[in-house]
Amino acid sequence: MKKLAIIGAGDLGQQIAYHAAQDNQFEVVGFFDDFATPNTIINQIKVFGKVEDVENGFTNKLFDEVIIGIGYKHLGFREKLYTSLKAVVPFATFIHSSCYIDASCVVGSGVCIFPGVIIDQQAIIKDNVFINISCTIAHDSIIAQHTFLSPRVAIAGFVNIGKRCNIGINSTIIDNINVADDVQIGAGTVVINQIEKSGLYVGNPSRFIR
Ligand SMILES: CC(=O)SCCNC(=O)CCNC(=O)[C@H](O)C(C)(C)COP(=O)(O)OP(=O)(O)OC[C@H]1O[C@@H](n2cnc3c(N)ncnc32)[C@H](O)[C@@H]1OP(=O)(O)O
Repeated sequence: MKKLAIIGAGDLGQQIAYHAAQDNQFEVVGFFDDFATPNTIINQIKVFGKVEDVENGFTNKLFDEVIIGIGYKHLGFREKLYTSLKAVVPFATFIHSSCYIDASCVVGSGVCIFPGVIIDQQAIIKDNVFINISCTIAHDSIIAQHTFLSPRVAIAGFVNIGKRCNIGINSTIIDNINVADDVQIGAGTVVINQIEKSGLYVGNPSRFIR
């Protein structure tokens, strides 16, 4: 079994650790976190060090693959970590065994897909995307790099979601919609029109608020 290290020892990192181990896909061996004290133990998992220690940790064979547990509040940092580390450490792809991902889908590296997600034919999930529990992504849709989907997001067919988007819980995006980069969508929002500029959108139908 591969040894997994997680960058970020907060709530999201701990959830990833739980699911990756409980699903018997990885031995979760350690966290890297700038705000945790090195060598302390969090939920029985050691804090190996800070983000700057990831490359040395790999060289010293502390882990086989890494994944990022930095969530929707810091998507720019999530991107920065991924782009700076991808050439020097191998990234894991974690898809919980309860998911249905059609065999025709393409799922990138560093992607984390939590329990109960359904992704239909020809969908593309690009690198470093995080997909929370119970999301549904219909056929031919594309989720671009570093984007975060909250629980139970429903995405119809032929949808393109941009980079570093934060899609709120239980939101719905109808078919043939393009969502720009750096868009935040509030909980329960219903997107029925193209979203061409970055910013925060809420409501049914969705409206730009800032
Ligand atoms: C596992 C996990 O937990 S993952 C995380 C899941 N969490 C989420 O998905 C949370 C999503 N967050 C939201 O929906 C938040 O309400 C946000 C981010 C959209 C807005 O939060 P804030 O920046 O605090 O905005 P604020 O509360 O001041 O609202 C601004 C306006 O938008 C409205 N608004 C805010 N959220 C929503 C919403 N989801 N739907 C409709 N209207 C909304 C407010 O009523 C307010 O309207 P007004 O100006 O007419 O009074």
